[in-house]
Amino acid sequence: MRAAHTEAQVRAAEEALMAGLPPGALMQRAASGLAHAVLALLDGAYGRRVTLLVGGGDNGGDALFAGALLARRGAAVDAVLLTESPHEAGLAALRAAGGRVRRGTAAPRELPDLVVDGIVGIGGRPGLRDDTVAALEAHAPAGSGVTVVAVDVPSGVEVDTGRTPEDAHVRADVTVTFGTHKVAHLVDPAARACGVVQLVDIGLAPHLPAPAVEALQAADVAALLPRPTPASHKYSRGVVGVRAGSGRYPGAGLLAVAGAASGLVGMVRYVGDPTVLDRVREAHPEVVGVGRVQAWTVGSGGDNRAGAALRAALADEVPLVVDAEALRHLDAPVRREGGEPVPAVLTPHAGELAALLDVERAEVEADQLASARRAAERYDAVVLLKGSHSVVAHPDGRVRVNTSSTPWLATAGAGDVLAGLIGALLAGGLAPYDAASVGAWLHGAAATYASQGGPVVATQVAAAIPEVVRDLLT
Ligand SMILES: NC(=O)C1=CN([C@@H]2O[C@H](COP(=O)(O)OP(=O)(O)OC[C@H]3O[C@@H](n4cnc5c(N)ncnc54)[C@H](O)[C@@H]3O)[C@@H](O)[C@H]2O)[C@@H](O)CC1
Ligand SMILES: [K+]
Repeated sequence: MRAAHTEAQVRAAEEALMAGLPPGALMQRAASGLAHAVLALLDGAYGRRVTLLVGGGDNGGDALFAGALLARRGAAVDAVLLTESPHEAGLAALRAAGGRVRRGTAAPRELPDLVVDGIVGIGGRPGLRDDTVAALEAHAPAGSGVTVVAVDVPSGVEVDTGRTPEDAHVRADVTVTFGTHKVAHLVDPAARACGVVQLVDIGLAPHLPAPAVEALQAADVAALLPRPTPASHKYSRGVVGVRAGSGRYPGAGLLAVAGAASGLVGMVRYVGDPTVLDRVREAHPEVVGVGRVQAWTVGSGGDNRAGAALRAALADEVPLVVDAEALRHLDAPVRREGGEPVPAVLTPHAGELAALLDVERAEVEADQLASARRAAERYDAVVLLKGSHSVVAHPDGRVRVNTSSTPWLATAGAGDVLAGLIGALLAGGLAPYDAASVGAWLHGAAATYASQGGPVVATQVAAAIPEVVRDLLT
């Protein structure tokens, strides 16, 4: 499991760890990890040019000590001070190692190979001062190819929320973080500013509490997957029902069925538009009609009958996935007619979540973590906000973020496949929170697998799910 913690959690853990260590030991661990990451990126030190952008806190201290190490290895290291009070010991170390120090935002005669963003870390407020933006543009102009390495977090993003309320923030190629991931490394839009995140172990783990946000890794997904035993039969493995597609969007019905029929449960039923049913039977001869199910997927590609489909599914009192058109007919909290709660996974994109919360879409996109949490609480359901890093929020406040995907997955019909897949995982016995996060992981991994770095369509994503599951289990 990849764990991400808040600033306060990190500071408390750091305090507990530091109590048993000599002063400055943690910063040395951080700086050494940072310097080694930079050496790997530069494939050596000798003759390489590195510029440090240095703010006034310990983040700048990390950069200065790492710069000293790089200078001792033979790199030409320049520190640009963006503060009146840089970390004193770090500055002395850099000077002693032969590093140069300057102030101001003047462009260098020659661009460096790599810029280290030691402007602010977890103590930073969102946004960057104008002089800082100017220094950044002078040393790593957009499109210049200068590698930008953020220390701990890209300066200017909001660490605990993943928001980037000010447009001014660092856009890193690599972020080297310490002790644990921070929320901003997982949650968009800040996560997009991090580039590749590398974690340096500084011994913090024993002191960390339960994470604020986590991200499933392959081994976690493998451990959660429902799988058959020699005693299994098609009914005991779970039966998932799909009420999706319409005369207007028949393809969505087919794709939701394709996601559900990826072999993770014993049987798939399709209930819905007769013209869609004929096409489902042709494409998936193993799919059957009306009968008992252990979970429903409702709404993908639905029309004005989605409300009736949702009520029918809720009446069965089995867990369900509420997608697309059916989201428009939800009451908060999710209940069957007559009042009993039904375990549910809602799978909105940002626009649909905005409608669920009566806010603007832009607000959801800017504050994905809080929006998903708010909807989960309001609807008393697991909410999966779809995006490049989908957010899965539990009504009790827990959050998982999915990082297995590829931008190529932003394609028509992908959401229908996901809804069907999560329905199957619910029918296979997973709790809604696990079904949603495992489904998001498999879906993203299937897209990555099918894409191989190139274009992909929803049908291929569904077809790749069994391959991904096989890889996980063998
Ligand atoms: N907490 C930990 O466990 C560890 C922390 N370390 C480093 O220490 C960092 C935290 O250091 P600090 O608490 O000193 O805080 P930071 O270095 O993150 O920033 C605080 C300083 O920046 C100023 N500042 C805040 N927002 C700003 C903005 N938008 N523009 C310009 N200046 C701004 C503040 O006035 C303050 O002087 C971590 O991110 C990490 O890099 C590491 O050395 C080792 C372990
Ligand atoms: K930084």
